Amino acid sequence: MKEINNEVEALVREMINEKEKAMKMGKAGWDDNLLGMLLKANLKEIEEHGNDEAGISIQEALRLYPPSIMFMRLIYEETKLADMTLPARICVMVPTIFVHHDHEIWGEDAEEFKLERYSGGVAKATKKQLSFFPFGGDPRICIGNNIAMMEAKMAIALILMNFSFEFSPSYTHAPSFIFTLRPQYGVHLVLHKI
Ligand code: HEM
Repeated sequence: MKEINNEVEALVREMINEKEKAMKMGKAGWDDNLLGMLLKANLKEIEEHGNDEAGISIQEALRLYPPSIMFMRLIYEETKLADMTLPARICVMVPTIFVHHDHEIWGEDAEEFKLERYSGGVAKATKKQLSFFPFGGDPRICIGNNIAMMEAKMAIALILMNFSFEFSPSYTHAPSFIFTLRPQYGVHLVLHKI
């Protein structure tokens, strides 16, 4: 699996390098496909904000508002967990959202959207504990993990290429849980064409 991953990464890197070369040489049409558009949006973002924070921003949003607020495990046999003994045939709930908002782990500012918390790396921000798992964990970790992150980055990059945006005065912050965590009244934005 790791080998396939490395191979895919190398291929994508090669494609990006080709695109970058075409861009530097001023070749016509270098940005006329999705990869070119993403590269252009990324460069613009770096130019304006100094670095690439899209991935970290999505991560911080997933920490505060994990769409899947918890997951469950059925225990088949008596299991020792630290100083607890969990009997067989009970259901254990892992409350993702509570761990993601835990002040002992994330600090007193746990409720704030704060990218600086990752400035020393994710391990430091999470005090080296397993405290960030929007896609679950163990062998049943979400198989859509990478595609979901890529999709979000693409959507954001494509929007940022064409629009700047701000909250509409009609936006009401109301995270609500109906099977997944979602904004109860939607996310009302005002888009400005750029
Ligand atoms: C932001 C988007 C997503 C989030 C937050 C998310 C979250 C999760 C979580 C927490 C689990 C683990 C549930 C458990 O352990 O009981 C899970 C499992 C799963 N997810 Fe996602 N998911 C997302 C997107 C996707 C996408 C795009 C796909 C499909 C392309 C997908 C397919 C699956 C499948 C099939 C499982 C079950 C895996 C298994 O049980 O072996 N998810 N997801």
